[in-house]
Amino acid sequence: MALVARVRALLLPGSRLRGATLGRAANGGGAGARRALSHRVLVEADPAAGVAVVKFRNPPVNSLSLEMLTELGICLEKLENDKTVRGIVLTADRPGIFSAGLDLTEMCGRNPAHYAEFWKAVQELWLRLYQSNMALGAAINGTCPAGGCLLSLTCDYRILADNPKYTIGLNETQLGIFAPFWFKDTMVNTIGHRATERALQLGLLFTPAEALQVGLVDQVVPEDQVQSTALSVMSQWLAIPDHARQLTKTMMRKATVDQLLKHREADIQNFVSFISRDSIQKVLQVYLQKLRKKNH
Ligand SMILES: CC/C=C\C/C=C\C/C=C\CCC/C=C/C(=O)SCCNC(=O)CCNC(=O)[C@H](O)C(C)(C)COP(=O)(O)OP(=O)(O)OC[C@H]1O[C@@H](n2cnc3c(N)ncnc32)[C@H](O)[C@@H]1OP(=O)(O)O
Repeated sequence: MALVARVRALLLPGSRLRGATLGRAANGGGAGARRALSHRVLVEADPAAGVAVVKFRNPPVNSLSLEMLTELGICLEKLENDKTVRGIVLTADRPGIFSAGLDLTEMCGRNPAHYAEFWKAVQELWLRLYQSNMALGAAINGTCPAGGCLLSLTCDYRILADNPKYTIGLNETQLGIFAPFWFKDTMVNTIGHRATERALQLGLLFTPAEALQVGLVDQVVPEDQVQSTALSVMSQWLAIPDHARQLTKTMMRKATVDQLLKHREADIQNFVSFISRDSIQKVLQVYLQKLRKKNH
């Protein structure tokens, strides 16, 4: 059975995320707040506010492995079908690393079928997030490179913790790979063409002050206020009638979404043939070894 089907089977039938029946929160949250978790994602829903906080918990670095992409996608699908939820805030369960981006071990030493399955899952999560009818906010409470940055860029707004260690950006070129067109388009839609061209060619990771200046994030706040600020900004977005906000969001994002929908299969084939090249496998392996060496 393909991994997506296996995780689905694991999560759906007896899952604590089943249906709209999330459990009541043991602590925290407003009256009636509910809490549910899958292995890698914790959901804290506050039906009174119409908001769910989705927390990544995929140690050690919240990398976007195939399992993580799949579980996150299923959680989002459930929340989208839950009539009590109108807005979602994405954050890391533990501060320090929002997400280290795509899981490099999924792109190294595997076979073409695996690369294709992985890339399809990356596309699916992006499509789900970028087209979401929900208001989406990112409470970025940790470092946020590459795929982690992409996740935050799919949101309607971004709040970043004021910690110089928490850099954010699409740093792919520093690894010897590059951001595909729809990563690029998502950034262009946020900070414009020239700033994106510079950021992507140089693989820039911006400090909070730089990210604010270039418009990559909307607010930089003290570390202990990231989630509360994201929730308070969410109430502004939810003050707008849903249908008006959703139609506007669709209008703004449709052309970008359509580009990927139109070239989806070719994009998978391009990814598979690019990532399978010996030279690319070599640079990724060297990068991974460097990361691992630090700890051994
Ligand atoms: C013509 C062709 C046409 C089209 C082509 C189509 C597509 C283009 C091709 C490819 C596109 C790919 C797009 C890629 C997107 C990505 O997201 S790539 C991932 C980029 N991420 C990074 O660069 C971050 C790397 N990690 C770090 O910098 C640090 O780990 C950290 C700052 C996030 C955290 O630092 P520390 O707290 O010090 O933790 P460690 O560094 O010690 O890490 C702990 C542990 O985790 C492993 N790890 C870290 N990051 C990843 C990761 N992304 N994936 C997998 N594993 C990761 C690290 O190796 C350590 O492992 P151990 O030592 O414990 O074994």
